[in-house]
Amino acid sequence: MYGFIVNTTAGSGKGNKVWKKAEAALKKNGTPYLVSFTEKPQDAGRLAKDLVQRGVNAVVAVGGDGTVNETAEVLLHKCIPLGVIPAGSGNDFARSLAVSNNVDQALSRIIEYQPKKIDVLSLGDSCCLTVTGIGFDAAVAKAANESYLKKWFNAAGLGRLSYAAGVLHVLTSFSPTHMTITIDGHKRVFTDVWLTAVANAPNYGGNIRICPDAENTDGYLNLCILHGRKKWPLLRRIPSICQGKHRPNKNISFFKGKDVHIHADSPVLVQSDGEVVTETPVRVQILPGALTVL
Ligand SMILES: Nc1ncnc2c1ncn2[C@@H]1O[C@H](COP(=O)(O)OP(=O)(O)OP(=O)(O)O)[C@@H](O)[C@H]1O
Repeated sequence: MYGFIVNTTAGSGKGNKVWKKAEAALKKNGTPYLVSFTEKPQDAGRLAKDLVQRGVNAVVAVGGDGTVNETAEVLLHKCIPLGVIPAGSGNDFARSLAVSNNVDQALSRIIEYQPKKIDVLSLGDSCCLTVTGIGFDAAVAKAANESYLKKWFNAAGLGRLSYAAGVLHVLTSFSPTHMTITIDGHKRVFTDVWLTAVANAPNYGGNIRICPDAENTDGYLNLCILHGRKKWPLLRRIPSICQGKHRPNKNISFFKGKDVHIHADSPVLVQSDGEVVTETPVRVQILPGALTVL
């Protein structure tokens, strides 16, 4: 028996359309399933716990990265796998697993049932499957998620543009800060940090490949730190950063590790899987093989 958690509001209503297609396919195939619908933020975790107690073989999130994140948290260190049918605006976790955006194909992958273990980032109280971002990107996530434009972009099938609009909005007001970043006990100080990305997967924000070498099965977290007093050297690298073609230089630093502490001179927003979760100081650790996925 499969348990589905559906966020009908994901992707500004795409969740509902995607679920209708998936449900029709489940009925056609005679696949047994239970379904629960989220009604508000944080519902997915509660519903996932309930489905686990009812003995499902897998919990499938139908939604975007926020819904997937809340569902995954309940399944950490359990052998019940997480499945995903992408229905959000970014869908970066699904992309990192190469899950198809085609509902039938995504569902076939779940029914084929080939579980594998992946790493997860732990922030203590919460987890992250893709990228935890500290600084500029968290401010963008906040602006994009709060923007009335997200609804319009999603309705037009241009979900990624809500992040682009957020970038333009935040660029006018954001100030970089000094950060002390301690990776596996080695302390480094960076001045004028725009963004520190701690990644378990290469992509976020609708396929921006911030840490192109990140893998969710290697037991390591990857860092990319964008720093420098002037905006322009970083701004002109945005196209190469989006494609994951950026290389280390005086404004871009890459590291790899297992345990990172980030402290900023003044509190800086932190986002995980596209939702703002906390402020600095923050500690991020890799949990190797903590989640089973389909
Ligand atoms: N019924 C609901 N009404 C309002 N918000 C909800 C509801 N169900 C879930 N949520 C919240 O909506 C937020 C966004 O959901 P989700 O991330 O799945 O979609 P998205 O933002 O469109 O996609 P993506 O994160 O991939 O861009 C989540 O934080 C979730 O907690």
